[in-house]
Amino acid sequence: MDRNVRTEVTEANKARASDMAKSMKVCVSGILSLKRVQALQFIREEEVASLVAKLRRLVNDDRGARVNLSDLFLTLASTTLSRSVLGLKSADESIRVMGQLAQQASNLLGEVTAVGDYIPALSWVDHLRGLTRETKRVSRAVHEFLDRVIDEHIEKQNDGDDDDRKYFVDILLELQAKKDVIGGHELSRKEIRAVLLTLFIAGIESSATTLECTMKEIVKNPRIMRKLQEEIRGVVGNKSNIHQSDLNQMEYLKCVIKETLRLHSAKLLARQASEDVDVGGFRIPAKGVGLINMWAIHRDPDTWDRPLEYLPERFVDASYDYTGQDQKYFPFGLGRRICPGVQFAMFSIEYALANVLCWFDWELPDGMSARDFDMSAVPLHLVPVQPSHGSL
Ligand code: HEM
Repeated sequence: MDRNVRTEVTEANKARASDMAKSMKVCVSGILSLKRVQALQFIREEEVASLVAKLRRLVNDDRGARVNLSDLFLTLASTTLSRSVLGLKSADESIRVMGQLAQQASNLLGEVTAVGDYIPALSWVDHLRGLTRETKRVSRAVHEFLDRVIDEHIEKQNDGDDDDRKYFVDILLELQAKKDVIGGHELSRKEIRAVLLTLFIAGIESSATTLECTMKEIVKNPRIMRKLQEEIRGVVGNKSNIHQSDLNQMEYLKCVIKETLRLHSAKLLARQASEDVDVGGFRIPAKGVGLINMWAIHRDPDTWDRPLEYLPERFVDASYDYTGQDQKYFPFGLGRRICPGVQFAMFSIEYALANVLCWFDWELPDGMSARDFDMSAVPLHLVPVQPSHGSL
């Protein structure tokens, strides 16, 4: 495969290995700080409200119709992130374009069979497969798109636009304008693009998958679904909206999400040794890559009772959290490379699930029983139903 082309497209990916790893800290301390994430709650509220309104229309107009929840969750995650990161407008066609580009870039980065990456002499194989052309096309489209949005934000700032809402791109541009030194150098346009693209690639699918897997697990386990809905509806009471602060009282919801992330988070984490190291008696030479098998650790029978069963109760009164301090449970990774989007992800996921489960009951289509439901079925189709207590 043409290495120059690959470099262009995998800008975000490559950046991880160099100075960008330091620049990523910007995300942690600045862009994705608790304060910033809370300030963008209005976006999560508007997007979830629009999803709930769509489902209400469907329940009223076409009772018993099923919905493709996988699609709805992907759109929710993509729209929420596009608005938070780039300040795009809800109804804007560009949200759909950015969502698609992020998906395509993500697929290409995950393309493990790019032969030329392993055996450069065989790069022609990738050409034949059309991978190079596709990579080049997506790369150009992503760059052009992000450049256009970045330029619009610079113009807005120069015009003294009175929109005091700051999106992630504005914060990066402010850092660049202040000539703040990040990771030993000033933030370049290329790095800004890379950070923005990384947020999309890292944030959309992971959040949508967590929502989808939670719904699958609880539709398969009606006892858990009932218990969860009782908790959520008990907290919300007669109110017509769920406030973010209500989530603090939804302890079982937090356990349910933790259990989903135990069973359905990334399988492997990669780490490159900066120098020769000894790990448990194995020597890893400098630049050697070690893989942490999170999948196995999260299912280790020495740690987890009935490890293959979905049992949110195991997290009640347990001290497991998302800080990566416990080597038995770390769905957001650990150490210096830990996911900087934890708070953004948790606010979004908790808020979306609380709403979807408060305002609707959920049934399997075609009278299917929970026992017959196949967890591997994609996409996830479910039927939203007006709850018997009439919350609609
Ligand atoms: C449930 C949702 C999510 C899960 C389970 C998740 C999990 C992870 C994991 C396991 C890593 C690798 C950590 C390591 O190597 O130690 C990671 C990295 C990352 N995540 Fe998340 N994440 C989620 C949502 C998000 C969101 C919403 C954002 C952005 C708003 C985000 C941004 C990032 C970034 C920027 C990185 C670093 C990428 C890199 O350095 O290569 N994540 N995430």
